[in-house]
Amino acid sequence: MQIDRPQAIAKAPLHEPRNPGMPLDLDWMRRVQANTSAIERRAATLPGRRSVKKDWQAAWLLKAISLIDLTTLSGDDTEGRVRRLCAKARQPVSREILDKLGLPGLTVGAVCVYHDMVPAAVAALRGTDIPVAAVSTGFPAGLSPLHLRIAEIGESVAAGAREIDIVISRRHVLTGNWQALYDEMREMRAACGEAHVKAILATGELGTLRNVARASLVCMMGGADFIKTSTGKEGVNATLPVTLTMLRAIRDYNDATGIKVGYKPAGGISKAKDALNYLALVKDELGSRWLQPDLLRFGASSLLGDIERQLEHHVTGAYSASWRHALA
Ligand SMILES: O=C[C@H](O)COP(=O)(O)O
Repeated sequence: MQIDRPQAIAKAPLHEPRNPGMPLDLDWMRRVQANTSAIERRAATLPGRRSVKKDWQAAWLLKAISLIDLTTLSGDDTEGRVRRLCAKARQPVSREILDKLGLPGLTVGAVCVYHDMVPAAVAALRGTDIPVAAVSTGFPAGLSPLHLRIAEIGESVAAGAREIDIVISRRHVLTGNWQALYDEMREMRAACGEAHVKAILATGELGTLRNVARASLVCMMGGADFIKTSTGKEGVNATLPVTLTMLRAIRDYNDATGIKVGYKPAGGISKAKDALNYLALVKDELGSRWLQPDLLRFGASSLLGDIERQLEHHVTGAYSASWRHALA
């Protein structure tokens, strides 16, 4: 699988209808299986291949930047750190590199922070169209009382978050309580109002790929605008087998309902090469339409730094030290 020239990097926002959700269809959910060995075999073939033609590599890396939810989710986050991150989000690569690559401007997909940091991020991004995404439901474990998680969503939206990354209750999946998972998803979606909701499955804690596929489907039935792999805090975060499983769930949902749900791999994606593998897989499984920021994001705190290094190498022929890109 090889992908050549990417579509335009910066495009006018696309307007797919949001996923309204649908009644919980337990028969459909129970029919969902995942052939783990076939999925793992297919995923294992990806990293060895050159997924992008060399001539187009820089263009694909710029495309990847436009899809990053530039993230800081640390206990020691400060408003100063968030302001620096937002400055990076406004100008993720140097003017010099953009000029050499002939690109007028480029921003990331969103800035993703804890609820407390939403006002600082909103203020720092004023005048841009970069949305602030908040992780708002007792992130990362999601084990605070449901009414508090719902209230947290409301407060994040009121503070200016245009996207809300919720965490699902893993125990509902592990105990097969699909109705509870669906009800929770619907309630969170309603609390988001106009803000788009990304459902974090925490796939590394769901036990099996079949659970991942079923949880993906139930969250989409519950109205998730995006399904997202991980918080970045689980022992195992985004992987290619999990990605294949979730992309196929998105495809099945689209085939059955006509609705396009977005995908966000997150956690541990820190190398440019990884991003290219994910882009190739998404294009292969879902097609080019899913390579736009309204349907694909990378949740990442350190990916941008490596992409910058690769781009610098592309235009100067030399690698800079990684500390030069420490923030991203
Ligand atoms: O949602 C985003 C993740 O928390 C980022 O994880 P990372 O720090 O491993 O890139």
